[in-house]
Amino acid sequence: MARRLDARETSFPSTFAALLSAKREVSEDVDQAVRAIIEDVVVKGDEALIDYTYRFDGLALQPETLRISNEEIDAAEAQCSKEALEALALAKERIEAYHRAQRPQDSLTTDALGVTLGWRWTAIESVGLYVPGGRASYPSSVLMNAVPAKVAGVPRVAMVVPTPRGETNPLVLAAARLAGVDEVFRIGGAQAVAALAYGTATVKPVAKIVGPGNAYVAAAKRRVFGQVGIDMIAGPSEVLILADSHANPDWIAADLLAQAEHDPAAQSILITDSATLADAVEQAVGRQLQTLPKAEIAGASWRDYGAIILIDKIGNAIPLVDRLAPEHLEIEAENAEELAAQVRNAGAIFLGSHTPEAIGDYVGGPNHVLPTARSARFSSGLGVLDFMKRTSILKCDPGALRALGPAAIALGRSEGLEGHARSIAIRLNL
Ligand SMILES: NC(=O)c1ccc[n+]([C@@H]2O[C@H](COP(=O)([O-])OP(=O)(O)OC[C@H]3O[C@@H](n4cnc5c(N)ncnc54)[C@H](O)[C@@H]3O)[C@@H](O)[C@H]2O)c1
Ligand SMILES: N[C@H](CO)Cc1c[nH]c[nH+]1
Ligand SMILES: [Zn+2]
Repeated sequence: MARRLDARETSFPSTFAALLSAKREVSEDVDQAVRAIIEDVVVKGDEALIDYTYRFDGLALQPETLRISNEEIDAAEAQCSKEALEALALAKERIEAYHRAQRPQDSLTTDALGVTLGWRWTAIESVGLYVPGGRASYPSSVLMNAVPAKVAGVPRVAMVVPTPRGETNPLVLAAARLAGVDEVFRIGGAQAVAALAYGTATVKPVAKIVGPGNAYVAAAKRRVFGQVGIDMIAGPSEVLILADSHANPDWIAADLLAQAEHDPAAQSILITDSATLADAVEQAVGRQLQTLPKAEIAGASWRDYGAIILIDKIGNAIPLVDRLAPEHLEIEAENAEELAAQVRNAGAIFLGSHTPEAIGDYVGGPNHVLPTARSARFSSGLGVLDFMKRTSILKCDPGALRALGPAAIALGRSEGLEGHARSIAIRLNL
């Protein structure tokens, strides 16, 4: 059973603080293990990839079989049902349309002094996509990572996906093909992240690594940052549902469990001003768990990290939402839009009772790779800009240099950088 909190009780600040700091990602041990794995991949290359893939995924590989061949992808596609391929195509079309609208504009203008200035966007030259494959396989995450990369114009997209005991969901490979992924490798965990960052004989290094994964993947991404860029540390999934007495408790329970089934460390929270709804949701979760195939995972997540918070007025929930900064925020209340407009911190917002978060996971259009663990306070979900970089442009005509030079010379000298000052002064005969 999830914990119950009541915002009207005097103990609430401390129980809420405990909820905020609930430790869902581990740990020193994981970080130490990851450090050793990365070092091994740097030193031994493909040999380390083969060893770790055998140890963690139970799969014996050779250097030639690290990469999944085009023929294997053809065969995988042929195994997929027509219905699944059509659903994938619909998802791709909608994700692509949404992300196309995010493409940024270049800018170049000349100001009154004669300074031409602006910026230019270019795609990153090569990107590695981490697609999780341990507990579940995620064809949808292939699209969510690869489509914005291709919309941005990334020329080389390499994907890694662990294939426990050699089993790959054929739809993962079909999604890679549909989204235009250029290379696919059957490796996962920290070893795959290390290979993408440092390169091996078979896996050429990339400039940036994106995509969600478990604690090993997250720790590896933290460690290789600097050698390569990373998008974010997307950890175990989260949902926060804000609901008033009009909400349907069975639907709310289903949405809480939809996130809980991702991971025992996922977090599902309901905030409501209705004690009746709170009780009904709690009972509905219990009932639905009895028939959910992933009840073991979802039940552990709900028990250890789930919560129902009772407040006096739905409008008073906003400061709590902002402090929790959830990955997903569902608002199922009469004035959903009004409440949403007041929220500062959330990775994605789902409005109204007919927008279950799972629609956004698959076919809505927005990206489902979103900031977790309260990082929505300072970051956003994956998008086209994550696959691009901005270069600034500046050009002074002689008059502009005459107008701006003396101030720059003064600032250079005030910083003790005479060389800077002279590089300007020499052009102005000063
Ligand atoms: N935020 C998002 O958008 C999003 C999307 C999909 C999935 N997810 C999250 O991604 C995570 C996926 O995790 P997963 O485990 O299913 O798949 P994964 O691919 O992230 O991890 C599997 C790999 O972990 C490594 N590993 C496992 N045990 C290890 C050990 N003891 N030592 C060293 N390495 C070890 C292995 O290399 C294995 O291949 C879940 O937490 C899920 O919630 C998030
Ligand atoms: N809800 C996950 C992000 O937290 C994404 C996902 C993929 N497949 C199903 N769900
Ligand atoms: Zn999901």
